[in-house]
Amino acid sequence: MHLPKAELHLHIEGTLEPELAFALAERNGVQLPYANTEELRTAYLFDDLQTFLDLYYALMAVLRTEEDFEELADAYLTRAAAQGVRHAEIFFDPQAHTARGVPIGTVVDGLGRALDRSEEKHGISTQLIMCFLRDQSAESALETLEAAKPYLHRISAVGLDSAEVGHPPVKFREVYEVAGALGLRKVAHAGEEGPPEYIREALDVLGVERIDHGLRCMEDADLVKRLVAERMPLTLCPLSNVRLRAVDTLEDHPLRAMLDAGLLCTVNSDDPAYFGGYVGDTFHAVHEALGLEREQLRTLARNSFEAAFLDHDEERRARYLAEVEAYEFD
Ligand SMILES: Nc1ncnc2[nH]cnc12
Ligand SMILES: [Zn+2]
Repeated sequence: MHLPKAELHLHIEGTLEPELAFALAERNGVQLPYANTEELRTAYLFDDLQTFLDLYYALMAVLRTEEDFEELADAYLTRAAAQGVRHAEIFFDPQAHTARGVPIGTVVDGLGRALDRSEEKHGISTQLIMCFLRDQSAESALETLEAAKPYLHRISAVGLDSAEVGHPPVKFREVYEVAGALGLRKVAHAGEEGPPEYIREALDVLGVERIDHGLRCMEDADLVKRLVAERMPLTLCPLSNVRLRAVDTLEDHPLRAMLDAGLLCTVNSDDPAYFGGYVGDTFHAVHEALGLEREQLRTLARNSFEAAFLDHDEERRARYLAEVEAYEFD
């Protein structure tokens, strides 16, 4: 669906399509434990977040050079442009690469090469969000932030991802304080598999400005009231929620109820190479499965630009919002 939109919840490593994974494996002399792309695709049946993460981290072995990261990001931007994305705030997981001996500079400079050309080549403005892996220690997150200091001109925000349950936001209080003092904005995954309490903690302890997922807020009426009152954006990922079994089917997804409750919902793709669709496909899927009206889709698109970190460029935000209003559904 070509409705103009911002994508605010997208892990660049989760855009690694099987074809590119095999091409990079060959180029870098990395042996993958699958015979071909079809065999790899059969592994894309997940029981939960952890079974997905195991494959997601394993496949990253093929990403080694700046060129690899550049190609990965350029392939995503090409697909995103074809689906109406006008602005993308892109997550990356530095610790998943430094742990394999790939320096953070290789990752950021490689992604940066594609991002620098994005506006001209794809018509998409971009930002980078550096995520800490919450199943690693707080010390490791602090070391990562320290290692990122030479690259902060390319990074707008910090995020928190990976295995959620058992790793509450409070574990990262200090690193978020330091990140804030460095002028970085703050988001965190919360309430994907973890309880509503993690959403409160992300707000109250980490001081985040958006909640990534936030799905489980619906179990806590007081929390919903607060999120509505604060106009706190939620970056929902409905196809991801189905594939990782947070909901049984897309028809069961609470997106419609969340919109009806007045929550500032956005719709995003999370890890599109693994979950069956990019963000335009996701808009189309929720339209079909939940019967969302066109005006509700327009609200989702409007919300995405409202929730984007475009405060330094309100003129651009206004331009994108005007494109949303002018869009004619076919
Ligand atoms: N959906 C997700 N939740 C947590 N961490 C992730 N890393 C990549 N995708 C993720
Ligand atoms: Zn995510």
